[in-house]
Amino acid sequence: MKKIIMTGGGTAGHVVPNLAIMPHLKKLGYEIKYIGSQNGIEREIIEGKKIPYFPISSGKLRRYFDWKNFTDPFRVGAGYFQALGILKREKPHLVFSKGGFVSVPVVAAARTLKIPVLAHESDLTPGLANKLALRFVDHLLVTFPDTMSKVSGKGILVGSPIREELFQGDRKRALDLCGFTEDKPVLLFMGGSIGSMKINETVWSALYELLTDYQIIHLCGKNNINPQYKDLKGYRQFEYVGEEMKDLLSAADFIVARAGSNSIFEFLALRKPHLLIPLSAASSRGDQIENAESFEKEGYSMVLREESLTKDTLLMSLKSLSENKNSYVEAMNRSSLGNTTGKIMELIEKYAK
Ligand SMILES: CC(=O)N[C@H]1[C@@H](OP(=O)(O)OP(=O)(O)OC[C@H]2O[C@@H](n3ccc(=O)[nH]c3=O)[C@H](O)[C@@H]2O)O[C@H](CO)[C@@H](O)[C@@H]1O
Repeated sequence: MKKIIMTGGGTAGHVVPNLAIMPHLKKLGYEIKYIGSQNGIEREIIEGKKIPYFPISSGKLRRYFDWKNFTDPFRVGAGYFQALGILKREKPHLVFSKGGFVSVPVVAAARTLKIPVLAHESDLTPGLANKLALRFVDHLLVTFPDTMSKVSGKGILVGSPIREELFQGDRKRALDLCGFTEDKPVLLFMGGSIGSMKINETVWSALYELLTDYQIIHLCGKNNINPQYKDLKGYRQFEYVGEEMKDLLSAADFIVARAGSNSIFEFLALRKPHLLIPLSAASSRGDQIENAESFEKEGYSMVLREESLTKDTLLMSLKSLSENKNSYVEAMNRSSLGNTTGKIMELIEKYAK
């Protein structure tokens, strides 16, 4: 039996693609184990799937000043030796990394032990973790064609792995879950896997206007539920959803979201008309802006910059999205970007030795 160790974490964007690949690995009889951080979102998600999970200590790759920047190198160092111990004991045929800060010591340890490593990058410009990991990996599988020139000849273009279950969503089940009816279209707000206070606050400020036209599902992130609107008819908040995601996406007639790579490829695959509000360059490396612009250029997405986000611009953009929804759906129908788990599985089979 072949064994694979997966890693990746920090936010769900660095974990969910691994979930998309797991059923295919299981079908081929792979034994799957996971290395992640002690407290990251990956622990809850992976342990919930009953996959053996090894926590290691990890730091955070910050681009800003924080006292922890001085202690984190020691934690990353400890993480490397812990990963080395786990990999020596487990002897996997391959390590598959989805990036995020916890993955760097894992791929470095795999390289020390000469275990083949494949990593996947979701964003147009690779994240810091995958940039650091590049020297340790056999190949970096990329999502966007434009990324190929940025990864030192190690890139293989595969696209975004999407969870198969998302294509089996049930609209009716979501309407029942939310206490909604068929009377009004459903609008889904999604501030990325950790939620977005900026989007949340704009939704709350426009809530009563929005509710005249829509029923609203709001994924607001951990600890962000607004108690004031808990029992409001036609409005349903969730912190983070697991299994229910497929049904909520199926029920959504329109989506307003951050531009995390996995999310936008899911909207594309499901042909959902959407408005993207990418995380601003002031609070990130600007990866979501690039993701969003590339989708806007293809005609798949409408984009509203965070700097211009107000109650009024949100309402105006939604009006325009609704009026032009057919042209967005037509552009998405022309896309040849399909599901990519098949391509990724071929590469895993080739390198798992
Ligand atoms: C703040 C931050 O660092 N964001 C980054 C993070 O975003 P983030 O973690 O938000 O990642 P994505 O939007 O790419 O993916 C989120 C995934 O979580 C799922 N989901 C979300 C909410 C929920 O309640 N349930 C659920 O299952 C979505 O369907 C999707 O599959 O990783 C992305 C991929 O590298 C980057 O593009 C983002 O810039």
